[in-house]
Amino acid sequence: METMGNLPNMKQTNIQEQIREELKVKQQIDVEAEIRARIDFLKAYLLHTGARGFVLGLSGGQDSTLTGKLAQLAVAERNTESGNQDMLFMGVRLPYGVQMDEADAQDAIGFINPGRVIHVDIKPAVDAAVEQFTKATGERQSDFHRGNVKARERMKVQYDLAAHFGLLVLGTDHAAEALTGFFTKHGDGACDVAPIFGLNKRQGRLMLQALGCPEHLYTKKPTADLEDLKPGLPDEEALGMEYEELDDYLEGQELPEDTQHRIEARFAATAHKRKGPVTLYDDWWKNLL
Ligand SMILES: Nc1ncnc2c1ncn2[C@@H]1O[C@H](COP(=O)(O)OP(=O)(O)OC[C@H]2O[C@@H]([n+]3cccc(C(=O)O)c3)[C@H](O)[C@@H]2O)[C@@H](O)[C@H]1O
Ligand SMILES: Nc1ncnc2c1ncn2[C@@H]1O[C@H](COP(=O)(O)OP(=O)(O)OP(=O)(O)O)[C@@H](O)[C@H]1O
Ligand SMILES: [Mg+2]
Repeated sequence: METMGNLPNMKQTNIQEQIREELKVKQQIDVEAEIRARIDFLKAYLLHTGARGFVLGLSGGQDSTLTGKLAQLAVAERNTESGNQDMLFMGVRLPYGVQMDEADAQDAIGFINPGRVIHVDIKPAVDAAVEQFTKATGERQSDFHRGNVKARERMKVQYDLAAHFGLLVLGTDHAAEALTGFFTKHGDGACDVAPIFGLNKRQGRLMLQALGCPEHLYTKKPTADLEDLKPGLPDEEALGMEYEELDDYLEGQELPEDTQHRIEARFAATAHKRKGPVTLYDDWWKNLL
């Protein structure tokens, strides 16, 4: 997400409370009310814009399964209310070649039941970009950086579909990822609407459970799955942090001091990812930890 507000004078104030305020996390959620509020928001915004619906990459992971389900429910309710079928939720499969947990992605599609499913293999486009990079620079991009190429290619495909079909691009940014800046800038971080913003990981799980999602889709280990050499690398391993502790932090619980500091240092280091491009008129960067 690139639109979050500022954190002035973070050094002088309660950092955890300011972060929770910026990321809009509730200590506890009323699961049914949260589902209803987010569906209603999607319906209202759709009507406001005049767009024909939404598009989202479906990976088979927790976040896109929840976001996709909310979107499909919103669109289906709109179609029932208007009496015609002019609104669409389009789910997109975007594997890099063959995805190791393709079965989960298919289960997610079965659960969400999108109005339309498109399948685009991003491998040819990513490989072509990587090859041209080497040709131009004489250097080889790291596996880690190629991971970000994949995330940005997925963003591009979703924006192409949105433009062609008159849709809005959904994103899966939520508080636990925003807290750590654990997303690719202008990749999965780029979207038009972020329906699960403000939720932590366990709140998202509770919502999927209430929506009747197959259990294995919300109990599986979250993975960005971007690196060729480490397929399915768990986020927690890549981050060196547990979602349980990130979720606790976001709910306002006290953590061991060193954990708290590590989280806050990461939040500060990734501030640029939660904002628009820095300009002469910005000074948020001067107040960081
Ligand atoms: N201080 C600063 N002010 C303004 N801009 C700054 C900056 N520092 C770097 N930058 C810019 O930001 C770029 C680095 O950001 P970025 O390209 O995002 O790259 P980076 O943050 O290095 O990597 C993305 C991370 O997100 C993870 N990820 C990605 C996608 C999905 C998921 C998932 O959970 O599924 C996780 C991925 O595993 C990796 O750890 C730099 O190359 C530079 O252009
Ligand atoms: N293979 C893929 N196919 C389609 N979309 C993808 C794929 N990989 C990532 N995405 C998109 O990028 C987003 C970011 O990935 P991320 O891993 O954070 O979410 P997730 O896979 O839905 O859930 P989890 O964090 O639990 O793995 C996804 O929500 C999805 O929209
Ligand atoms: Mg994932």
